[in-house]
Amino acid sequence: MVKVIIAGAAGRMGQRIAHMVESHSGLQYGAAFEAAGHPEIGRDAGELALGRKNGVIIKEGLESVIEQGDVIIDFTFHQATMEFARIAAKHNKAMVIGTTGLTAENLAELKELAANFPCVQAPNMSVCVNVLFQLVKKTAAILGDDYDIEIIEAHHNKKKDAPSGTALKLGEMAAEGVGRNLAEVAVLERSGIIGERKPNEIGIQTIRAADIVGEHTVYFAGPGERIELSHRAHSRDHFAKGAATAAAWVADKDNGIYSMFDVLGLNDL
Ligand SMILES: NC(=O)C1=CN([C@@H]2O[C@H](COP(=O)(O)OP(=O)(O)OC[C@H]3O[C@@H](n4cnc5c(N)ncnc54)[C@H](O)[C@@H]3O)[C@@H](O)[C@H]2O)C=CC1
Ligand SMILES: O=C(O)C1=N[C@H](C(=O)O)C[C@H](O)C1
Repeated sequence: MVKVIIAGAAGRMGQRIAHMVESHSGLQYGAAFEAAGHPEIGRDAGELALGRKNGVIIKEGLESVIEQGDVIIDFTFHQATMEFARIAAKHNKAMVIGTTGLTAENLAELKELAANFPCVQAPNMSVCVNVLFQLVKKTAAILGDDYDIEIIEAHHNKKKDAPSGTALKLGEMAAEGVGRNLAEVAVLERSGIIGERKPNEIGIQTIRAADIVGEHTVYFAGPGERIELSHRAHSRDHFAKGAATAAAWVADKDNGIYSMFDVLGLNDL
């Protein structure tokens, strides 16, 4: 049985991950922790997330629970994620990182740290979104340079990072498909007299509203017609289920960074 430590156990994702860990036959909810000063510290994590006590008390900070589990599942905030990765590297504990908003510097440091622990890191853990990533790359490669690529994402009004990690990954997959570097062609905002759209731009636009769980659409627009590839999340459960699947998968892997393509066997689509 793989014991899981849930970071940010009182958060929107932390609570749904608790359900998916409890219902996974290979996983056990080992420990839970929150940020210093969080009001749920000291509460039974099962009572909070599952509607029944499970004896896992929410503690303060990762160091206080690090020996109580085999895999840390992290859906928190990018600066916190990096702290946890440094601790995981010191203790050789596996990690599943779903937190988005990691900077290029964060990702470079994470890659170095992961020489000391196995780590699945992905901006979206849903099966359908990972299939969509591959479809977008294929569609871009088939249609080529004659089609304008634009991405729109919509999320709830509590989300802190923009554009979403998923939208950026969709942009990277589309860019790969047409042989471009997203960092060179991404346009993340448009306002004023900006002139005509450059043919190689990949636009990514953001909506934040109410309780939208997560929606992404990629446009491939040519003269007189377009394809729209969309994913709409109906709940957070498919992200949480993916995180539980990744935790069971990564527990016995060699050190290094893995993606959800590795977990789901989607590398060769
Ligand atoms: N990869 C994926 O499939 C998905 C990724 N996400 C990402 O997960 C992250 C969290 O999203 P939500 O659950 O909606 O946010 P949230 O704000 O509801 O939960 C985050 C939790 O982390 C806790 N936290 C923050 N700093 C901490 C620290 N230093 N130590 C311990 N706990 C800490 C907060 O107190 C909070 O309870 C975001 O980056 C979001 O984009 C969200 C859904 C799916
Ligand atoms: O913050 C969220 O809620 C989500 N974040 C992820 C992202 O930034 O891509 C994934 C999902 O869309 C929900």
